[in-house]
Amino acid sequence: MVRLPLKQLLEDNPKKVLVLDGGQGTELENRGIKVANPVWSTIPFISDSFWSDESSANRKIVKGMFNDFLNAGAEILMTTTYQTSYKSVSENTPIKTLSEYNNLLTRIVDFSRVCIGEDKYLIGCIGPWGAHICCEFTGDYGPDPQSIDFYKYFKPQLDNFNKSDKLDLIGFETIPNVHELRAILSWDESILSKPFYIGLSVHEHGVLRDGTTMEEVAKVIKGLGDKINPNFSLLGINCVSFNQSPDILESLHQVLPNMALLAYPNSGEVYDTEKKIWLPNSDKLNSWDAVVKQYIGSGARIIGGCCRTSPNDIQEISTAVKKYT
Ligand SMILES: C[S+](C)CC[C@H](N)C(=O)O
Ligand SMILES: N[C@@H](CCS)C(=O)O
Ligand SMILES: [Zn+2]
Repeated sequence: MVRLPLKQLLEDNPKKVLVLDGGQGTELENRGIKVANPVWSTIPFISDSFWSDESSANRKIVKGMFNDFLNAGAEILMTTTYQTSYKSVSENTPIKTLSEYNNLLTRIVDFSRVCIGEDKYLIGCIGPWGAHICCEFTGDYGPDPQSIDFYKYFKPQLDNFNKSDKLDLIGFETIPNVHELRAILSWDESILSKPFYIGLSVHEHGVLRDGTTMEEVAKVIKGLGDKINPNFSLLGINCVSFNQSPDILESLHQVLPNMALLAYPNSGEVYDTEKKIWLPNSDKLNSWDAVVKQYIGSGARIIGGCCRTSPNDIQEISTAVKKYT
């Protein structure tokens, strides 16, 4: 193996901060792929030509995106599988059986690994349950969230990623609801056998999108005591408002001072879930330099960008990480 196991790298080098890539779905959109569809950034991988034609336009676009994030300084990158749950794929594409689904996921992971090379870290990205009904920014999981069978929803993607030796880490992203958080944290090593992280979708006022405070989030984690899955490696925030994100991360650090954290905010724009477009925000944005400095002071070990952040943002993050570590 060219890479040290990620957990070992972080533990052996307490000052090391890894630069993550940026918003993949929105970057594919910038490059001409229509991601506003029920499987979001999975869409280029659904057509047979992506796999049969080495010179397919979409193949070049996805490769180009990975290349540009790498050249900007990313050391850890994600598979474009945010909305590739079995439910989303089987209900919205010609891929119907579990075996076809596994074939799709394995091909995407293998392709992503070839794109980034052996020396970089690869995250198997898993979006929240709410992504398939687009409520990751409200956390509204309906009247009876405690009865949602989260394991049934995640199992096919999880089983595939657990088995992949191409992946270093599983990333549950944009988790907006405490019932979902509790469910993920209740799974032991037989269900989640790879190192994993959880990225919380947090409101600009500093609470989980469903209203749960960071103190309550910490209580959920502390309450598990030594029953916690040892693969739980990092907790953090993603796709949260850019300007508010340093204070939100600091509030998480205050309540969980020993937890390795990660942060990758969005550009500060706001997603219109009906029209599936990003609306500008009139706030003047802080600089990446200032934001990264604060993240590092709050215990961040992985820093990158989420929706609407581009290779230019990753370049700025990379420069700031070098400056402050
Ligand atoms: C992170 S959001 C922008 C992904 C897309 C959303 N779940 C949708 O279905 O429109
Ligand atoms: N990682 C996803 C978005 C999460 S909000 C993507 O890049 O499309
Ligand atoms: Zn995002």
